[in-house]
Amino acid sequence: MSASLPNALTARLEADNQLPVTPSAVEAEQALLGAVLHNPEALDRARDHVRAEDFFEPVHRQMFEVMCQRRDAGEAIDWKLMKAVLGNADLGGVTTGQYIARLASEAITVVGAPGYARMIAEAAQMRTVYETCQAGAARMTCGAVENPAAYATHMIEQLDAVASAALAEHARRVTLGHSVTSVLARVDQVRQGHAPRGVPYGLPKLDGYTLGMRPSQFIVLAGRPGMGKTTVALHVALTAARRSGAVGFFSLEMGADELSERVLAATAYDPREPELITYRAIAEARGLSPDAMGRLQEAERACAGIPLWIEPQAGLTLAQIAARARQMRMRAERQGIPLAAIFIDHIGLIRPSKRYQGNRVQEMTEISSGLKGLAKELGIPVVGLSQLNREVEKRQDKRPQLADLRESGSIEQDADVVLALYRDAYYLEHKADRTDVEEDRLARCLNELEIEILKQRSGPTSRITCFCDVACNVLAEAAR
Ligand SMILES: Nc1ncnc2c1ncn2[C@@H]1O[C@H](COP(=O)(O)OP(=O)(O)OP(=O)(O)O)[C@@H](O)[C@H]1O
Repeated sequence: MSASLPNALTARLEADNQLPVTPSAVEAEQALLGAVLHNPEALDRARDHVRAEDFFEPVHRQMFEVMCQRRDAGEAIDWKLMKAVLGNADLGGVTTGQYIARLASEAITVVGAPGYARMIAEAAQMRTVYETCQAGAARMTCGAVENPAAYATHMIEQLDAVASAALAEHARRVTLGHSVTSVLARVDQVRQGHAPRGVPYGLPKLDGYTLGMRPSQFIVLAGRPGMGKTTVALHVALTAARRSGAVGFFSLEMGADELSERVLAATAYDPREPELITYRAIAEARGLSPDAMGRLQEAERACAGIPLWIEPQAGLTLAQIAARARQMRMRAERQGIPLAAIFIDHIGLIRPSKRYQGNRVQEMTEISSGLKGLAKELGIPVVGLSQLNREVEKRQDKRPQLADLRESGSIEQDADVVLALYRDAYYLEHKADRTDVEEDRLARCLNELEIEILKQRSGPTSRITCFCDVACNVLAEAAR
């Protein structure tokens, strides 16, 4: 096929044989375009694998764009029409019209189209890696980089686009036949009693209502400050890391030490022991008896192998979270375990892009739809904590409602599951001059936390009451 190249392209290919080459797949580009001119069905087979911007040659890119437009409009694609649309410029010894005619005459069959498309896309990815590294090396050697960490982050984001393209393979289109077969295979496994349903929350009733946290779900844990969002999230994250695989916990508010104090307190918790070990006591490192220290050391050993990976960094953008989640997935795969879920505490602290600067609702919409996209891309549940605003406090009944999320962009629409947290004790504790009746109520509900399923795309809404010791970060399903 290279014999039919216009002079300019041939010259470059020849030169490329001697010089360091910018990665490209020019011959695959020609072969694919020729195949489409021969039979437009080749385009349908190729489009899952390649985009116009992946083409190296500008004229090829332009041809592919025009072909896609014509196909989408239900119009014919043949070399005469293409020539009419693209004009008849001189490409260096050959006109566009002549070039298109040659491509058409040397066409491959449609069967080879996906293979050529993949070669073109792969070459484009190679170029991204090559150009990113080249630009990085150039900027480093001329001293144009002031902040190496910020520049490294920028490079990671660019390279991540390549990594994520490979990861997103599984998110491609599937046939209905394939999909229903895999659903039934899963049903069969469940019936035989050894099926992993979703990733468990570690609360049997909630797991029953929801079937656990299912792949590709965007799950929102919503509540007012102090209601127990972090407590619940850590309980669920720990359960998932113990039973289902690696878990990424993006803590945009608390440091790793603070989270670890909570995990230690929860792991060392034993209701039979007279001494409660609160995470506050661990933080203060005072008043811990030798026995408590022994329990904490035991908890340390129990935590040692749990793949709960904490990212304690404030001000992360959605792109950074996505890039790190993809890295976590690769790291997990290298260790032979799946990435079971990621958690973000909390989504209101994700640094928005500049696109909707100042428009909070639009910013939050971009973030929530991005999180849903990430869940789908990685094929895992993504759990986002959401802090509800003060409107809740104005009501007599302060239990959150779905409408409380409406201020926050499209979280309500994007979420597959919304779990709202409520502790009556929180409000009673903060009430001055409690009546005797209220004192009684407080004593009864001191360790109660309600989790209400406000939304579930494929299941019922419901409310469960849990046992919760917020001071020890402990959560369990209530006996009754
Ligand atoms: N030692 C303690 N004694 C009593 N209450 C405690 C103790 N330590 C923490 N708490 C309470 O536990 C709650 C903290 O729970 P958690 O951090 O899980 O809530 P949250 O919803 O994530 O809060 P925020 O949104 O403010 O981060 C707060 O109400 C806090 O007052």
